[in-house]
Amino acid sequence: MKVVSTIAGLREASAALLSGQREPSFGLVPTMGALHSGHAELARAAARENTVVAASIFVNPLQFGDPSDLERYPRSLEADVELLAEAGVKLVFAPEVTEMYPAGEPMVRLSSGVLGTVFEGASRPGHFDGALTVVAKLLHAGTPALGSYRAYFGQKDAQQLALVRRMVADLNFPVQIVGVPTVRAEDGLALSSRNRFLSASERQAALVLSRALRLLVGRAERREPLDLDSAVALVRSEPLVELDYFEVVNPATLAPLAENCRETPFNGQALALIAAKVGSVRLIDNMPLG
Ligand SMILES: Nc1ncnc2c1ncn2[C@@H]1O[C@H](COP(=O)(O)OP(=O)(O)OP(=O)(O)O)[C@@H](O)[C@H]1O
Ligand SMILES: CC(C)(CO)[C@@H](O)C(=O)[O-]
Ligand code: BAL
Repeated sequence: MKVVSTIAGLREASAALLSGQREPSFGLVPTMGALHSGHAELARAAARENTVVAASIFVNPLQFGDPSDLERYPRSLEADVELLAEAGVKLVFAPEVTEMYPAGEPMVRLSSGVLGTVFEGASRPGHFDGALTVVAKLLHAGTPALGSYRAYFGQKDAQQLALVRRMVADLNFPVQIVGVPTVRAEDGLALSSRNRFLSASERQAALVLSRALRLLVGRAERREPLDLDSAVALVRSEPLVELDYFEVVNPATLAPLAENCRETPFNGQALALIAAKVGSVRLIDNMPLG
């Protein structure tokens, strides 16, 4: 395992790892560190499909609106490197903020458009502009001398995944985006680095999110009306959970399904999206329907 902290080092090390391979292919796994089994799954998926896998660990200030969220974001580089090595990653890029933003905040940055203003974007204004800007920088920084390569993102961050897909399509990045299914704890809670801030009772209460999503999955499988209102009521019945949004949307555009699709028997492809605050922690989750 090689750990580098500069863009030049990343390019040099990825070129060295790829050189001499008969059929080289490259996968990049962008992360913010504090890694868990969800990240390991992204890395394993990348290792199955590419001859060389690099992961980045960078807590990107540009995507944090709330300074206290940035300040308390967990950091655990040594353990992260170990987890990535076990998952088949050969190269870790862990830059300082000054390496990524040497001139301070970038003047020119990505705009995530209307898709970046709804759901997570409504609660975290500017978040997706900042996330897309750093993803674009990472994709450029990691670009090996190959025609194209792959980058891996979790389906847990469904809006981010949809936006990254739009970015590479709209701006002709030579990168194939791979979405990896959400890894969950045995009790159903989607793994997230921020889960560690939940108290025992908050963690228990947070299970209502995946339970409510599973309710919709069951109805969709049985081709019943989704009856989103009753699923919303289930979440609202949990006093420690403050619901932000719960919607059924088109997976690519995140446009909410028309009202009548929720009341007539479900017959299609959709994504149920949920976000809530549990104690001081904002949690998101989603499940595909149909
Ligand atoms: N449970 C999970 N299953 C699959 N992929 C995940 C999971 N959690 C995060 N990822 C993916 O890992 C990548 C890095 O995410 P990130 O480092 O922000 O971790 P995180 O656990 O989502 O942290 P947080 O949500 O608390 O910021 C993203 O593409 C994200 O979608
Ligand atoms: C994609 C990403 C690494 C960009 O900072 C981040 O938003 C994340 O961890 O999901
Ligand atoms: N996992 C998405 C990154 C963030 O919450 O800022």
